[in-house]
Amino acid sequence: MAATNMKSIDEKIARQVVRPRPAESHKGTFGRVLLIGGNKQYGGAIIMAAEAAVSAGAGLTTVATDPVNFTALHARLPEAAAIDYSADSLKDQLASANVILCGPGLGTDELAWRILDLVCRSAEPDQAVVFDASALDLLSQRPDLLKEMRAGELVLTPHQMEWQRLSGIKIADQGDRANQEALERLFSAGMKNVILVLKAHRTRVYDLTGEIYRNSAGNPGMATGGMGDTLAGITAAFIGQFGQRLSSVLAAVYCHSKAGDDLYESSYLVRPTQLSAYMPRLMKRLSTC
Ligand SMILES: NC(=O)C1=CN([C@@H]2O[C@H](COP(=O)(O)OP(=O)(O)OC[C@H]3O[C@@H](n4cnc5c(N)ncnc54)[C@H](OP(=O)(O)O)[C@@H]3O)[C@@H](O)[C@H]2O)[C@@H](O)CC1
Ligand SMILES: Nc1ncnc2c1ncn2[C@@H]1O[C@H](COP(=O)(O)OP(=O)(O)O)[C@@H](O)[C@H]1O
Repeated sequence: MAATNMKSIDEKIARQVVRPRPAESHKGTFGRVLLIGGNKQYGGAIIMAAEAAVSAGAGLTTVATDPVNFTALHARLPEAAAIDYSADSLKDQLASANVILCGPGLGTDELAWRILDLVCRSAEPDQAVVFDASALDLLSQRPDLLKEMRAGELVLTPHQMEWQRLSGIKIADQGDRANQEALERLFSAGMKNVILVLKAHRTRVYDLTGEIYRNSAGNPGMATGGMGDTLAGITAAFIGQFGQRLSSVLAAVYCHSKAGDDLYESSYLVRPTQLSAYMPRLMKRLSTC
């Protein structure tokens, strides 16, 4: 195993990543993000992820979901386009996206398996893929799918139970050495652009170089269903506009928690949708001073 070195995920990293927008730009400059998920039961998960992606600056956002969610999505988020995730057109959308987020509210039925398989097989080296929630639960039954992927960057964002399912490490035993060894087992030696975001009170980020990063922000007001879907959307948006780089993921982790901390100062709890609505102001502040 590579040597480990703990670094803090803090405002300095976020400021380096969240820079003022270039004047000569257009929506295509800031990433084409495709979000896949939201079955009949969990439409809210993919809508929250999409709202976070739009609010965190994604240039173009498309949601592939169960058609039962279209009306709610359009009413809540007119900035996003919608397609049926069971339709053939998903292939075209997968081909044209820069960043693909797969999993929030996807479920684990036969259709979810088909979609996951398509995402794993079609991702290209110029694309980043973020796997969250249900996608991680499916991958815990077929981890071999990860080893075959050609995506330029792969980001996994499990909470501790999802990581237990994927890695086999019980929550109580999820120490840094065990986590890193599991990450190395899950991926081929040549796959360098793999990032594990292990969500918790103090989220930790691992990669295959052996570096470990610990978040310095976050609070219990954020312990609300949908908060992870929101982080996944912010992460996809940051990769889309700031590039396939570890620093984009670290900045997303920090900004998500920092937004939560700012809101928690005057509120007993933080709703994911409020956090998303606050993101543009936080990003403006980080980019200008
Ligand atoms: N509004 C919507 O549509 C929403 C839809 N959602 C969608 O639901 C789907 C299922 O996802 P899921 O996360 O709810 O279920 P699952 O993976 O079984 O995990 C829960 C289990 O893990 C345990 N646990 C232990 N440690 C933990 C930790 N640190 N963080 C979190 N959990 C921890 C926890 O333990 P316990 O509560 O018993 O302490 C419990 O046993 C998925 O597609 C998702 O996107 C959600 O996004 C919410 C909003
Ligand atoms: N007590 C806490 N302190 C700091 N951050 C928290 C706390 N509880 C939850 N969070 C953050 O909220 C998010 C929850 O993610 P997750 O459990 O996947 O939510 P969901 O599946 O409901 O979307 C993570 O980013 C986690 O770090």
